[in-house]
Amino acid sequence: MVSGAIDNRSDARSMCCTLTALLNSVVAESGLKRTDWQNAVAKFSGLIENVWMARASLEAIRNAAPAVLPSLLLCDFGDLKGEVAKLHDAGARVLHLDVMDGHFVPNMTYAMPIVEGLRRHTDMPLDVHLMISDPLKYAKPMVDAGADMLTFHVEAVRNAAETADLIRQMGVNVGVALNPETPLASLRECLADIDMVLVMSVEAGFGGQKFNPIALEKLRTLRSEFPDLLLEIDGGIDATTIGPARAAGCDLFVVGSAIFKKHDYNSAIKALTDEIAANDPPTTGEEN
Ligand SMILES: O=C(CO)[C@H](O)[C@H](O)COP(=O)(O)O
Repeated sequence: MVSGAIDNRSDARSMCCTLTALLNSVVAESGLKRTDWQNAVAKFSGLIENVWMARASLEAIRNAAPAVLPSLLLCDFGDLKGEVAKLHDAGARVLHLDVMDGHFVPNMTYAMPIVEGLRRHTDMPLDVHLMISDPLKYAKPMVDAGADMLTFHVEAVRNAAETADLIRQMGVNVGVALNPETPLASLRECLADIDMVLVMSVEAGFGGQKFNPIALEKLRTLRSEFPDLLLEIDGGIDATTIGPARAAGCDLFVVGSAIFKKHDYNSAIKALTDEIAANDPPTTGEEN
C-alpha cells in the first residue's frame, strides 16, 4: 500500500489497481447484476486513474524544478533507449519532446510512436511541446501514448481557454506556449485554466537558434503576477542564458544544443544546473 503523497506514475497506477479491486469486491458481495456494475467500475476507475496519473506527474515536475529538461530534438534517434538512460544518469528528471507538423512550423519531427516508445523506457515525466496546427486532434492520442504535460501554442488556436479545458478533460496537465513576438496579453483568457506557460526564446521550429531576451521580460511579468504558475523557457538556453532566465523566475529550462552538441551529458547538465543555483531568485522576504 502506498502512503504519503502520490508523486510518481507507479504509485498512482498501484493506487488505482487497489481501488478497482476494492470496488469489484464490493460489487461481488452486493449480489447485483455484474456486467453493469463492472462497466461502471471500469469507467470510474479509468477516470480516477487519469486524474491521479496527471496529478502524480505534475507533482514530479514541480518537485524536480528548477530543472534542466533535455529537448529530444538533437538526440541520437538511433539509440533512444540509450539516450534516455544517459540523460537520467546525468541528472535529468523530466524530458521535453518537440512535436512538429511541417505546417504550424516549417519543420517536422515525430509523433505518438516515439512518445509511446519512450514511455516504455522511462518513468520520467514526458513534457510534450505540440508545435502543430491542430492540437485538439492529436491531444488524446498523445495522452494515450504517455504524455504527462501537453503544451499547445496560443497562436495555433482560436480559444485558448476552451482548448486548455478540453485537453485537461483528457486526463493530462496543460501548458500554453507563446512565440517571442506574441504578446503576453494573448494568454490572459486562459491563465486560470493551465498548469504551465512555455515562454519561447526563439521562434518555434528549429534547435540551435539565438536566444531572444524578450522572453526574460515575459518571465518577470508572469512570475510577479502568478507566483505559483510553472514557467518554462525554450530556445537558445546555454550556460550564459540560463542564469538570467532563472533570475527572471523561470522553473523549467528546455535545452537542446547545449547538451546534445557536447559528448559528456553529465558535465553539460552540471554546468547548467550550477548556473541555475547561482541565480536563484530571492524568495519572499529576502528581496531587500
Ligand atoms: O522547441 C524547440 C525549437 O522549436 C527546441 O526545443 C529548442 O530550440 C531547443 O533547442 P536549442 O537549445 O538548441 O535552442
